[in-house]
Amino acid sequence: MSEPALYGGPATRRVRTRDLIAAKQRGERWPMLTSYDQYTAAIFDQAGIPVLLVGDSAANNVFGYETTVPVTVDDLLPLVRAVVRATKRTLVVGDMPFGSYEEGPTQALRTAVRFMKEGGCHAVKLEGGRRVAEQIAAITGAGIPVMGHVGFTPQSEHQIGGYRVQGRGDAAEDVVADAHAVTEAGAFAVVLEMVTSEVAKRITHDLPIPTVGIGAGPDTDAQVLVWQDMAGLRTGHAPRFVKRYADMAGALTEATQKFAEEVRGGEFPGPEHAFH
Ligand SMILES: Nc1nc(=O)c2c([nH]1)NC[C@@H]1CN(c3ccc(C(=O)N[C@@H](CCC(=O)O)C(=O)O)cc3)CN21
Ligand SMILES: CC(C)C(=O)C(=O)O
Ligand SMILES: [Mg+2]
Repeated sequence: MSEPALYGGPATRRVRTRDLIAAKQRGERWPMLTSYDQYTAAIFDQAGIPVLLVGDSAANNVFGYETTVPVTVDDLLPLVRAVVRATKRTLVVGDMPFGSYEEGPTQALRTAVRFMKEGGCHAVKLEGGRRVAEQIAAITGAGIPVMGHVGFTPQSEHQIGGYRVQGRGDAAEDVVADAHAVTEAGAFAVVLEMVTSEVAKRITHDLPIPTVGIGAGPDTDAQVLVWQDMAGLRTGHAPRFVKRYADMAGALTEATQKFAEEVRGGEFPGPEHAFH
């Protein structure tokens, strides 16, 4: 039997990590989005998004923090559970937050086990390359799939000194070494965030596992965006790598103003919305 297409086909079963590796071998690209709640998760699942990430970017996009640094495992686990419950075929990745794996392999494995047991997700993600290779090896060694994340790693933005493209000039070799390190440690895929298109293309060609780009150009195996960026729910200055596919902020503002107007004018509720 041939491998089922990742999307575009009937929803038969949940996507597994081996399906993503097989997709790379076929040259099939795939989309990934973040999700933090049941309604968006169900919509993305039914729209054929094969992988959803419950990102630590919930810090910014759910909880209203400036950075991803403050968000905790206890903050994220209820969101992970909601996304898992709402989906039938999407592979759900839980994003391990800052402070939950840096101490070493023991802490990293303990956190990953919580994501699997309490969150019910199907894989975890953590940031870093060579510096977290031992953590990735410990987690994958326990039977838990890991997605790596190299290039710009938002949890270290204070050390990096802002939102900066990684891998320019001599720094290319650092990003390449990090991508190889997470692969050798057993990761099933790797996010490449804000690296030059040239470096992302080279890594994608060299690695046997899928690369998931965000601000990494057109040549990665997959692309990920934060859903509120993709759908235009977040307004204001967006990173260069964002494309807005809808104006949800505009649509919601219009609906809200109409509701408020109808309440003020006594038009809502009408007789059909009342009980007698
Ligand atoms: N809504 C949202 N979207 C994201 O992509 C995202 C989050 N939140 N939270 C966690 C991290 C933070 N990320 C970010 C945030 C901002 C830029 C940004 O402003 N980039 C500028 C570059 C500015 C510069 O060069 O100094 C850009 O224009 O791309 C990039 C990545 C990516 N992640
Ligand atoms: C943007 C993706 C890769 C992420 O890590 C997040 O949303 O937390
Ligand atoms: Mg993240």
